[in-house]
Amino acid sequence: MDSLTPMSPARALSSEASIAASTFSHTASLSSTPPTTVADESDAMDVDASIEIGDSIVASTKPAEPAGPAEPADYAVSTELQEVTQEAPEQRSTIQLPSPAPLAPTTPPTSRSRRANLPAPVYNLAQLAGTAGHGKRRSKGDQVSNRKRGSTVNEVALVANEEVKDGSASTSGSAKSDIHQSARDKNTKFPNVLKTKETTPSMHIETRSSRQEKPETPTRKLQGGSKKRSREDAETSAAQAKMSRELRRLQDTDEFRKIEKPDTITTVWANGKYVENPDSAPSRNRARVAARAPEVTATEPEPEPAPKRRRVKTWYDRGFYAGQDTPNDPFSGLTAYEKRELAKLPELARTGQVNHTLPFPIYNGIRFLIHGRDFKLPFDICHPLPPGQPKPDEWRKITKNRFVGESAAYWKKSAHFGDYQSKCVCTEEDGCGESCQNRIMLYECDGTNCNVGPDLCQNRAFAKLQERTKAGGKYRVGVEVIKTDDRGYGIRANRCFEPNQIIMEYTGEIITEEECDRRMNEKYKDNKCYYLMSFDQNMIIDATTGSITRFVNHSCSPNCRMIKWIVSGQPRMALFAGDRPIMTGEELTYDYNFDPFSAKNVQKCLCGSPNCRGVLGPKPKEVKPPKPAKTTIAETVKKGVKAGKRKLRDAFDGADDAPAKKQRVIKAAKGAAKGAAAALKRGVSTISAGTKAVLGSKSSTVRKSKAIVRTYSKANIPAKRPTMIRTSPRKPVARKSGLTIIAAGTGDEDMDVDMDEADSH
Ligand SMILES: C[S@@+](CC[C@H](N)C(=O)[O-])C[C@H]1O[C@@H](n2cnc3c(N)ncnc32)[C@H](O)[C@@H]1O
Repeated sequence: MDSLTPMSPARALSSEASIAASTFSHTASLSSTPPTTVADESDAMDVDASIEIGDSIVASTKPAEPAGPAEPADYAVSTELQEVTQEAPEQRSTIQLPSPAPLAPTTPPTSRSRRANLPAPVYNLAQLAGTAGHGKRRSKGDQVSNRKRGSTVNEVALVANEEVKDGSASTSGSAKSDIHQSARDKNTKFPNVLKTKETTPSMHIETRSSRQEKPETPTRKLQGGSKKRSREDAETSAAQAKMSRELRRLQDTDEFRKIEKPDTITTVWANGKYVENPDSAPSRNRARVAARAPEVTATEPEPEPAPKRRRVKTWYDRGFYAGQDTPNDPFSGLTAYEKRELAKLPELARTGQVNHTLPFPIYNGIRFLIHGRDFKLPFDICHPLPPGQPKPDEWRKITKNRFVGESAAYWKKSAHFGDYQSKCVCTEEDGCGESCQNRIMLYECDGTNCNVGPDLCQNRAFAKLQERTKAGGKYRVGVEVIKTDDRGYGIRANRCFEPNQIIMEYTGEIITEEECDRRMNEKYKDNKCYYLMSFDQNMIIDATTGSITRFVNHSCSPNCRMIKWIVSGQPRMALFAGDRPIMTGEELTYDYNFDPFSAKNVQKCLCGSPNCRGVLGPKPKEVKPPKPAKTTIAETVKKGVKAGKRKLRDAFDGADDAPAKKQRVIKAAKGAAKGAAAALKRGVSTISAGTKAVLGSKSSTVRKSKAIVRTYSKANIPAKRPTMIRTSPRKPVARKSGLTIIAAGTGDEDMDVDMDEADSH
């Protein structure tokens, strides 16, 4: 209590005046919501509440307030305040009033402030609710009377409330005097009530428990005691509130209180090492351990330490599900179709052997396999681009060749129409491998021309491609369009491909040369990219409307090849991987063998390969190695011709003196022989090429069955490597040039090229 400094009533009043002002203004602003302060609180609070509110009233009716008849209560209270202040001389003695004038107005004010008109903010909710007369209820519903002290206080409060609220002119001075006497008494008893009200400008009502004197703690000490409440104190309190949690935790420590203790030296340096300081008290931990440890007498024998058991590591030598019986009925719960499919699985066949391999996880694996399920292939096997890639506009896709205009009729009329026949003579062991005649001739095996059958035949690339892509999906298709930096769109692989594996078919509209010219001059005259490729029988595939393959760019070091095959008697063009595998993400390219038609159409090649030719142009003529088979046969033929000549010479030897007519015949015969030789030579050359194509350079036997020999005819050998065509729009008169482009190259060269390709398959 000594830390509490008596407060000057004037000061208290002025403080309270501000509190009351704020209270009033608050009340005014919340006029529709009566404050639930007094009657809501416990009995113990009623006393203080009444008192405080009484004080507030006092404070709010400072001498400046008018003493008009309309508000006699206010003024009366004010008068009583003077009495109160006069009746507390002991308090006044400690007060240094700078100016007592505001407390004792000499002239009543002429006008009343608006605030003064407001009723006192005191409500007894119990009274308002009409329950003030009710006693308290026990849990079982019995009414009990209020305790005496509480009821007394309530009565006082009620009287005060009623009088203040009514503002009746008949407010008896004695009643108020009682209240304030009571308040004064209370203030004397609990001087910190006023103090609290002074420094807490809010509606907070101090409870009894909070009013009790708290013990002097370092915190309170730090706060400077609750008595010295001033502006500085308030600021200090605010600072304290902001004090970090760590500091508050430390408040009870000696260090915080600045109580110094001598340092404890627990270890000392002796005999070259730190040892325990004999003078120091045992540490708290050690003391605790020592207290817990049972006293061991010297007589007791030390118990033998239990031998350490070595943990034996258990290794799994089977799968997690090893040892579990297979379900009695693996078909239970499956549909009829699933049961049928499951029954086909060899895993379920009873073998009579114990299976030591890791079993499927709880047999559901089989079901998953039957049903099929989504799964993600590893990054390097399948890696499609994320959605949202730029896509080419104006691309109409077709996946099968379509004859347009007269091309179909032209195709049927073609002399070679019935010539696409072949028959392989492979055995099951061969499986239509490298030596398959169909393969060498670039004919795909099918039910009509294969000697092996679909299960063992390996020469069915187009059929496999169709099977692969039929169900769709990014892995099966395996390619996607990309936007390159400098060459427009391109194609990349989003999976791996094996060497020589078929990747995709080049399809489009099959048009005649005339139609090609027309399109070039009219439809595509402003185009920069052309999708025209020489096809077959002087016809052209226009993939402007075509398959995705049309986006494959050119490279001078390509990783793919475009090859024409005969499939079921029809030529078809497809992109195949080159001699090395293609990895996921690689851009697919092939050598266009591009014919720009005129110098002004030459395009710069941007393939970036080290051996780039610099322009999109035709392949440079390859230096052909000598052809041993051809030479040998030619020599044979030459020998034959020489022998023929010799025979002729022999025949004519005896006729040196023959007439000139005969000599002319001989000369003619010589010329005929030469022509025949040339014809034979050509024939041999063709045969040799055909032979090589069919049997390869290793083979020396030529089967001369009728069908095969027919196949060997020049017409049946795939004529040319496909060539990308780029022609500038030109007048129809120049149409023949187009033909030149498509038919460019000699037959020999073409055959060599095809044979190269045949070698790679
Ligand atoms: C059949 S298209 C290929 C797809 C084309 N990039 C597109 O965006 O539609 C052929 C055209 O592609 C371009 N092109 C292809 N390969 C190229 C290369 N290596 N360098 C420059 N341009 C190339 C040329 O403009 C050529 O006329």
